[in-house]
Amino acid sequence: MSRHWCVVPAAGRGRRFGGEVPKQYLRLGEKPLLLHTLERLAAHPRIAGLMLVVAADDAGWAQGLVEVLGKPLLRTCGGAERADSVLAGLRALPDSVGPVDCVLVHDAARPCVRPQDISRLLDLAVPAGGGLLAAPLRDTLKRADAQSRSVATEPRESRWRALTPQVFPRAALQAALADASAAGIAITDEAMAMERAGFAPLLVEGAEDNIKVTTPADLLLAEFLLAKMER
Ligand SMILES: Nc1ccn([C@@H]2O[C@H](COP(=O)(O)OP(=O)(O)OP(=O)(O)O)[C@@H](O)[C@H]2O)c(=O)n1
Ligand SMILES: C[C@](O)(CO)[C@H](O)COP(=O)(O)O
Repeated sequence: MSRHWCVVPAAGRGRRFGGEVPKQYLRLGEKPLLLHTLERLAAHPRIAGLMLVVAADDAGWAQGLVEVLGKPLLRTCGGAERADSVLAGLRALPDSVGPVDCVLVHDAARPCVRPQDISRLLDLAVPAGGGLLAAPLRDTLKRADAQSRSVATEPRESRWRALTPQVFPRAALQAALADASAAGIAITDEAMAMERAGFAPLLVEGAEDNIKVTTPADLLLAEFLLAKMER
């Protein structure tokens, strides 16, 4: 049963959330959102270690977490965009993580990820050369003009919402992200970089409650979902 390191991008500023404190440090119940995410990842038997990527000016966050998590926890500094932070995390992984070893990447802002989804992703995507958790689009999709008037309805068949974790071989993902960065391409998830590099990531359906906390409403929903899960 293969075990994998997980890069956790947590260097964002939470601009869409608003407020002074980056959302990953806001309390969700009795502990910070980020700690919920780290604990869920660390509890998974197939996660070997965590590479936490934080903003350069984070005041020593994550101190004292190692004993709490019971798994190796390394920390490095992120960059201006999420893709920069993921690339920094990949580069900072231990040398024991070889070039063809698959590495997970999971948003710190997704505290509700289900262990069974992580297991399914690893079981299905690692043998397939990499992939991602995703959820089929359930709503009608509109394309709007500059005046926010609907000009077309996009087909929703074969349209998915990308989630995380996403999992890819370390060297291939590092190269794909570095190439995209050098070309000035804005990369929003690891699969996009891999598609650009000619790969076809496997979509593995995941739970729709694996939400990304982006706005205050998401934080309330995440608190409700975690309370239900942790009962
Ligand atoms: N330069 C960045 C930007 C984002 N992230 C992380 O990537 C995840 C998903 O990003 P997002 O939800 O967009 O977080 P923010 O960038 O903080 O949000 P916003 O775009 O509203 O500022 C989060 O865990 C965030 O901390 C990161 O590590 N480095
Ligand atoms: C990686 C991701 O969570 C997949 O949906 C998403 O692309 C992150 O986007 P964000 O704007 O950085 O939150």
